[in-house]
Amino acid sequence: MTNDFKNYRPATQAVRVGQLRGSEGEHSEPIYTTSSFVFGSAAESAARFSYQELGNIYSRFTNPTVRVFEQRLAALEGGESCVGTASGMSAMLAVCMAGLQAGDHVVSASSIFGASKILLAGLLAKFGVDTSFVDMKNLDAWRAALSPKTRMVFFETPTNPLMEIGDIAAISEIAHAYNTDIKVVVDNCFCTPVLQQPLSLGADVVLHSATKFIDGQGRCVGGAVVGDADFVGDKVLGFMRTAGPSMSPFNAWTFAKGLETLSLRMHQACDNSARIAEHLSETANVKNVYYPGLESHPQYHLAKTQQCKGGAVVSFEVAGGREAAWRIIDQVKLMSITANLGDTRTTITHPYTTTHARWSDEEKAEVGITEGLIRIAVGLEDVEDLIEDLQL
Ligand SMILES: N[C@@H](CCOC(=O)CCC(=O)O)C(=O)O
Repeated sequence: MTNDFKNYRPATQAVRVGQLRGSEGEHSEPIYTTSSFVFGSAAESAARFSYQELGNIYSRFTNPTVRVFEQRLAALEGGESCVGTASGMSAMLAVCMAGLQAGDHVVSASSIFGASKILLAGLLAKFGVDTSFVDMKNLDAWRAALSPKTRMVFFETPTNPLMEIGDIAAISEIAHAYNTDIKVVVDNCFCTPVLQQPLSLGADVVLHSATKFIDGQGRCVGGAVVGDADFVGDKVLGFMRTAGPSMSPFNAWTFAKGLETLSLRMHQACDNSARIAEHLSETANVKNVYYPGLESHPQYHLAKTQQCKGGAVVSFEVAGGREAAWRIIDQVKLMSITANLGDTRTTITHPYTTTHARWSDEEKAEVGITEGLIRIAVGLEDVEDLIEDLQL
């Protein structure tokens, strides 16, 4: 059976690309839990290790089950190559280690996920990579921050948790007009390829935390990098071969199966989210609702041009600060109080003291992460039950 599903539509690719069939004729993909692979001779072994002959070598960087997931996600994102990683943060680390060296400069957005900002401003800074953080909505700020040393532009859209939108086409054009060597890297975790495909809008590299919507049931931690064969298939894979923050075959199998139902789950979770966002925007003591599918979102029209629905995360700010926010969180009976998203089960969290706890008060104030902010990552329960669960 052919393994090339290039000419099929996304729904078909999601369930078919990369499918493996072993000697037992199994219908579901097998899980290859093996550390290494056996060669027929020393010469064959040498040819594999030097890449003169393609094939499995060692599961730190070549594993058939991981490859199923990588090929399937690459097809959905429209990329040539994909590399699976141990977590979303290690996907970001792999891209930075593959694409940057001491003396290089990165431009990013001040409103990105807490750990992503710490990776750039803390970890990479220790190794001589400098990052400028700009207001993601301000295209002139992106333009002004670029320098001859800039080698990477990094952002997520929508942002976690304030749902700001980065204009993927415009930011990519600004970066590439300045210097075609700059890699534009977009974290597509919140939208997934079902809602948005950054590579088709001009980005060079897409990142994922597969832990989120791709798994879809909160079981495994993993990540992925998608892009071209030269950067992702060679440089990022080269980093994985050496340093090895690798995806396990079991997790890869879970994510590959998750991709099969991703579209159905995303659409339902987006519809539930839109209903919850509308409800929140009609509630008296809710000060702000952050959801790009609402017409009141300041970037509603931009969001509509690059993502096909509003997404499955809704954040809102209540009057009364931390005390009021914690009261609402502590009263839920159905939602799970946990800092994860993209699960079939709706989760609720207080970003100020969880996902962004490691930021200073000033950093949080700069982007608008207040003590009254609550984030809901909407799942697949009946949306009326979810609305009743919120004692506002
Ligand atoms: N991206 C996820 C993961 C939550 O993980 C954390 O909150 C870790 C916080 C840290 O790095 O200190 C989410 O936003 O829920």
